[in-house]
Amino acid sequence: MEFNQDTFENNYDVGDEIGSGHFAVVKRCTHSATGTQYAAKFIRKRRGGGRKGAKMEDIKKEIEILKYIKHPNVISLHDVYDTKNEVILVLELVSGGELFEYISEKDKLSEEEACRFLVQILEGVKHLHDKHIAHLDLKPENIMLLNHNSQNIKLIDFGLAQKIDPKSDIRAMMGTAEFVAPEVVSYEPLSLATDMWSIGVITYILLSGASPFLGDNKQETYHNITAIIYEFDDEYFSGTSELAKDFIQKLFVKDCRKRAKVDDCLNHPWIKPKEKQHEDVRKSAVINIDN
Ligand SMILES: Cc1ccnnc1
Repeated sequence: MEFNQDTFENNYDVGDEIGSGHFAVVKRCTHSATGTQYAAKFIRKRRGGGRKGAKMEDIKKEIEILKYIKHPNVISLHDVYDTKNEVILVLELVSGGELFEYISEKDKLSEEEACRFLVQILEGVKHLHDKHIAHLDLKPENIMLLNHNSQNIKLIDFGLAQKIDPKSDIRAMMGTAEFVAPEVVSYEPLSLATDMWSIGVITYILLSGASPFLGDNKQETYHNITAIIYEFDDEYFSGTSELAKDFIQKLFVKDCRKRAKVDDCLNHPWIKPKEKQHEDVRKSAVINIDN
């Protein structure tokens, strides 16, 4: 059986760097035969017993997860090339920049605009969670705008994503300090609920531009998280609705089993459009009359 000796360079022209992830750099690239643009993620392989580079098993896990998901708010995988020192993922190109930059430029968003972004983040996360996949690194840097003027977003960087198998127990100290849930800090089992805590942090930042648990150093940040020390400072939240604060409070819950799940968030009155709530009431009313 002949192996596909086709090389990445034979099929793509490489452009400028547009991002970086775990042991990886992402560059814009153009498929020579079609002119279609993609994002090429060059992941360095770990050689020998070294620490630099990603383990092959982790690269394969990221690829398996990317192949398994297909949703308008999640990045899609187009092709994979395996070379001596690196694995190249050819990914759908999103070129509108990070949500993080968008917030920085605007300082903070209106509740309507924050909701428009959050519904898409929640729809993308629901797609993952319905397949028992946890992203485990949700933060504004890993949420990209499809293009500059659109409000469309895509979740990227599945380098830390894991299939959550109820039997197996995943514990890992990973992710970015200010976004991680208490169970990550305390090295307790991670789950889909771990993503929901991060969504709480992202929501807080979208509405205020401030980070809820960030301390002067990592230890202080970790203490704020495990002790759930945060506040809706009037400096940032004086104009914020009680519904928005209630949405966040339902996510900053230490006990994973009591923390709001993605469907709870999508049905929360702050997120679910008012007309839609009436629609659901009408539908259920019709069903009751018929039964
Ligand atoms: C950074 C990045 C990753 C995936 N697709 N487009 C851009």
